[in-house]
Amino acid sequence: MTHKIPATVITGFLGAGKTTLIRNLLADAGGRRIALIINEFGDLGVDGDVLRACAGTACREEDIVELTNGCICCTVADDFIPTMTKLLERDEKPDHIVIETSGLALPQPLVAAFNWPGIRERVTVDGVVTVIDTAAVAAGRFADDEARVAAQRAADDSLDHDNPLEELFEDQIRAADLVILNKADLVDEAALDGVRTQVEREAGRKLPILTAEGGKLPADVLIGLQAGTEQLIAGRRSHHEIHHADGHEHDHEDFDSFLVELGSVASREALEDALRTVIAQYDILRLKGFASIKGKPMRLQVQAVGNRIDSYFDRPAAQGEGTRLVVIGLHDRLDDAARKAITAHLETLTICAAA
Ligand SMILES: Nc1nc2c(ncn2[C@@H]2O[C@H](COP(=O)(O)OP(=O)(O)OP(=O)(O)O)[C@@H](O)[C@H]2O)c(=O)[nH]1
Repeated sequence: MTHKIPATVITGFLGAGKTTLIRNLLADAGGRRIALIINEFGDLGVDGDVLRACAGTACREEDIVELTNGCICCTVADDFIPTMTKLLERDEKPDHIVIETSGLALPQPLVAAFNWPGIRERVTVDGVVTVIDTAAVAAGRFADDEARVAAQRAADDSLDHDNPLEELFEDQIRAADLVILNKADLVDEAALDGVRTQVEREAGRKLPILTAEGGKLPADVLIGLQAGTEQLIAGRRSHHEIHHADGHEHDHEDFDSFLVELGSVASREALEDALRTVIAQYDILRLKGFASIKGKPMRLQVQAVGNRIDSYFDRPAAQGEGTRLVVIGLHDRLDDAARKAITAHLETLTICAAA
């Protein structure tokens, strides 16, 4: 039998810590040559930028492929399969493939694609690793508001699920071979135990659940699971598969993203304050990108998950580089008026246009 290249699928909601976990994995690859396939929601390619910056012997720049034509679960045939085929046709094959799905992706269609002829003979899914933002789950961000659900069901009893965040949370856990309760530094023991119990309940089967801070786990824990998940995935169906057995296309209509482009902004503090305001006002789920700050020779990387904002200067700013931020939220909360208002609010910070 020919050797199959193992592939690890890293999934988890927006901002759970997938890219951070992969950075650590690359730093601890133990001589393996890893190819990375990255898919993200929004047009900016922040994850690719972050991961390319730490490319080294484990993963060279040419081993990082970004899939930018939408969520990987919806572009399996057009994007993922051709990318994978090209990767497998290279003379120098990787020892391991790591796939970071977008935070909004259902892992099931992606994993099922490993059964396609031409793929199944050459690659196997070593494991699906689901990264959880423990603090967000503990804060109830993925829980249905029971009163609202009851009201919606009373109005339409054919409704399957009401909260798209909760549905994705459950689907990503159902697909898992290993769950990582990340951001353990932000919660106490009791909250951690509560989230563990919630995950066990959603999984409905025994599976390993580990805790992590900053996505730090030994590479040997994350890879080498040898799960062969492509053969198991039919038994781990998503809400969508259960409720649309007719082949109805899954889409991401509950979520939206748009790009804000500005020149240099007055200060880091002013930017963070303004972001805090718009995030709260429009329930923004995720905001990330790069900012040019007046008088600073370095580029500021900005990462917001809900109302939690991290920022750090990551590399020298290039000539004329402005500020570019991708904003991701619920479709209902990001209509045209909201987009204009968010952009206008952030534009008040701009002190000079990008060259
Ligand atoms: N406090 C804390 N922050 C973390 C941890 N892991 C990641 N973060 C931060 O959370 C933010 C999002 O992390 P990412 O690794 O980009 O998350 P992601 O899942 O790749 O995000 P998307 O690709 O947008 O879905 C960044 O600011 C990270 O520094 C952790 O364990 N604790």
